[in-house]
Amino acid sequence: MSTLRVAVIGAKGRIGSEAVRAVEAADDLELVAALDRDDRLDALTDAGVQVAVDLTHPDAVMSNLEYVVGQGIHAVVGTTGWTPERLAALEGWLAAVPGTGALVAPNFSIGAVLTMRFAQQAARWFESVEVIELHHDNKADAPSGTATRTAQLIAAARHQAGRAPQQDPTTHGLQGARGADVDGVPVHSVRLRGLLAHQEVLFGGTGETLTVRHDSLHHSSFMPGILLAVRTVPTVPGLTYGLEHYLAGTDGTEGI
Ligand SMILES: NC(=O)C1=CN([C@@H]2O[C@H](COP(=O)(O)OP(=O)(O)OC[C@H]3O[C@@H](n4cnc5c(N)ncnc54)[C@H](O)[C@@H]3O)[C@@H](O)[C@H]2O)C=CC1
Ligand SMILES: O=C(O)C1=N[C@H](C(=O)O)C[C@H](O)C1
Repeated sequence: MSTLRVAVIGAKGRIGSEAVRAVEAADDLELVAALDRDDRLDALTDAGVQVAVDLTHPDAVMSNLEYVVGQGIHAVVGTTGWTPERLAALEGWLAAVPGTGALVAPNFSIGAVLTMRFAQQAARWFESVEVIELHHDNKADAPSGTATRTAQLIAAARHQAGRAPQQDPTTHGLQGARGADVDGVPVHSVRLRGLLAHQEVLFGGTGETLTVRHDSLHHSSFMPGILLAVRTVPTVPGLTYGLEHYLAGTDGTEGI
């Protein structure tokens, strides 16, 4: 059986070190490069890498991907900090090297992907919605990539259903008390030692509320999604945004 030659960039980090172990443990994958800060990206081409997994930092990911994609190496990206402009830049790099694929996944855990889907489904039925994301105390970015994507999906579903934008009733208060505004959805970020990655989506209607909650309790929660992505990305040229697009049909069903 031929193995897929894989690199992890950000290999010494919290999720990167877990990804190194997961790739090493997979019979059909071979970890041929494990890079961290100050390592030369040339090591990827020297090692004949076919798929590179980026788990670094929003400040580092774009230059890493420009190199990776430019070399025709497929990319699996968990690093956060994505904006429409960044996605467009990545699409441009991919277009210049036809046949190369990249998956950008705000979250690799199946429960988080389902949370986003459930939130999207519920969005049109409720007047009010707020997102609370809770993470460990070393997280560089806020709101989280998952919360940002969740809010964007909710906002799009509300818009599609013809729902008016939410009105904020606050007339008195402290700056920031109502969270960040992501496409009209308030997103609140908690940073707390002891936590890993958690999210609640709170919906409110007349006389009722609905809460969709997900908890990642260990970095192992992201590994099945990362391994699936590594195996799939060589077969899907161009940019894919969201692991849900790779989940469709993997178990013989229509997917998420
Ligand atoms: N999509 C998902 O499911 C998940 C995404 N993440 C994201 O992954 C990223 C990393 O998270 P953590 O592991 O918690 O951070 P971390 O700070 O523990 O690890 C990041 C690693 O990247 C390294 N690094 C920084 N710049 C680099 C560069 N230019 N080249 C190579 N390595 C570089 C650092 O030295 C560090 O070892 C964050 O953006 C986080 O939000 C984290 C967990 C799940
Ligand atoms: O930094 C983290 O830990 C995580 N980052 C991703 C995000 O910002 O959504 C995914 C998950 O929440 C863990």
